[in-house]
Amino acid sequence: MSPWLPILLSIILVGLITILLKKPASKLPPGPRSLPIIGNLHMLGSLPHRALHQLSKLHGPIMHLKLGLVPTVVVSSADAAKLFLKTHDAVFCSRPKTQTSEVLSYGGKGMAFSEYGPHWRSMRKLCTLELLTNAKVEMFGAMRSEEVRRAVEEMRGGRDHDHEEELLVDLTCRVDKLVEDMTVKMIFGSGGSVEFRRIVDEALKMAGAFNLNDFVPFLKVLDLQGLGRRMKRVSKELDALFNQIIDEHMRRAKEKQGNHKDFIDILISLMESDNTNDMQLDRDMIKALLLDLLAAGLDSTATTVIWAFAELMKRPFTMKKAQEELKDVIGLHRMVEEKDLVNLEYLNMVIKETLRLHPVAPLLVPRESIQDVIVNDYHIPKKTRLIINAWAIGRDPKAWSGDPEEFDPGRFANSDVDLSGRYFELIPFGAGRRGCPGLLMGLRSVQLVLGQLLHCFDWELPKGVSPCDLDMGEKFGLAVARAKHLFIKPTYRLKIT
Ligand code: HEM
Repeated sequence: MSPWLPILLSIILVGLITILLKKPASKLPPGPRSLPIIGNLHMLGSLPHRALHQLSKLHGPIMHLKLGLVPTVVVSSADAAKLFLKTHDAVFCSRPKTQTSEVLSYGGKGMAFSEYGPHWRSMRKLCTLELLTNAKVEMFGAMRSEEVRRAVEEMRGGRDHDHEEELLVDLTCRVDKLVEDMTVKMIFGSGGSVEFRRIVDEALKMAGAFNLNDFVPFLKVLDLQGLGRRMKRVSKELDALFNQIIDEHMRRAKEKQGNHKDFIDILISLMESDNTNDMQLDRDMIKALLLDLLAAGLDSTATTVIWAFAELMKRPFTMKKAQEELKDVIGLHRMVEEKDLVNLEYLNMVIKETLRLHPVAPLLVPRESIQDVIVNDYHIPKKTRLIINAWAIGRDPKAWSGDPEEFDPGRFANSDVDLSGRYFELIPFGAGRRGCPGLLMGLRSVQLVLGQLLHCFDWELPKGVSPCDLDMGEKFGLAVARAKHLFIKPTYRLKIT
């Protein structure tokens, strides 16, 4: 090894630490009125939505931070979110180029991580017109119901943990597995193998990790966290896996086997028919889109169900109210069917309240401005990153009456506020051009899984654990989930065998 290497590395490291810990610069960028920089990367901590919420209490709803070398605006109120996601949505509609989009997403060939432009527009159109439509949500209804029915049966029989002779289930694991089965069947037509799950899990973990290379690009060559190398390895494994699955689908289509169409069948027929709006869909685009759909659909749905359960376990009275509604609307002689879901008003309020306090993507997905713009008299240059703190907005006392920290589904009674992205005080699915195109699909799964589990079982905490002891700690990732698994005791309550 050259004797200069350690010296060179030390110089680079010292430089990096100086950049990251440097007091925020007081010099302002040019413009009519520039936003002063009030923070930098090291202020984010392990739960950035909480740290940024605290900062916004000191510095207001529109803040300017320098994250590594990236100028970033952080928005923490409903009114400010409306300015950025509605008034100036056309400017803040791109995504920053990251190592995830380059390596895992085939150089930005997918949708969720790709920059704004004709490619993203065509992919988005394809998704909303061919895959995530109302008709497709209905089409997969029977499969979803079957999967949930199977999970209920398994929970009646099996137990995951003996706690002082009580038989508890690990609800976090069970719901993760159920949602994974539902999502994977919708996209790939059949359940994934253990190997499939391992590779996809690792890819999603990396997509959700904090990656220094994205904030201090000149450090990419050193890859101090090793994420770049791991990403390249996983992307190879993922690519081989997706190729194998696509080949299998093409072979079956040629032999005209199977009449059930999953997302891959639909995408392959679009690729072969040469009839995909204004672009030619190719194999890499399909593979990148598959990863987008897995990344966006898997953890978000399961995590929302588990947060709802945890809140209900903390509030037995609210849990009872939700179960009473299920009993009144459906009765105890049958399971929940998808057609019941519109009639379950209180259940839907529980879901809104869960997503208000626990938006699974608390900072949404980062955006980037495509040109200079003036917002609220502030000059915001092109390529500024935009973070919307939906978590902070959901607990803003100016937007929510009573105690905004309190879980109270009743606050939505007689209220028009919905999850569509039109009401900026409640934006867990984002809003505007980049708002979530899977809202209907995601919401339908959350309603069905949560409704069915509440309907089929009574639930108790382990002996000796009182509702107020329940740990609500979070862990940061692609979706912000409960840090600890939820172990609870189910007792079947339906009067059918
Ligand atoms: C409870 C469930 C879900 C939640 C809370 C959720 C939330 C979100 C959020 C916050 C964004 C970013 C929005 C923005 O930048 O304004 C997003 C984007 C996206 N979501 Fe979802 N999502 C859910 C389920 C799904 C499902 C089931 C799918 C598809 C299978 C999906 C597909 C997508 C895609 C493709 C994007 C990227 C859109 C783009 O960049 O143009 N989501 N989602």
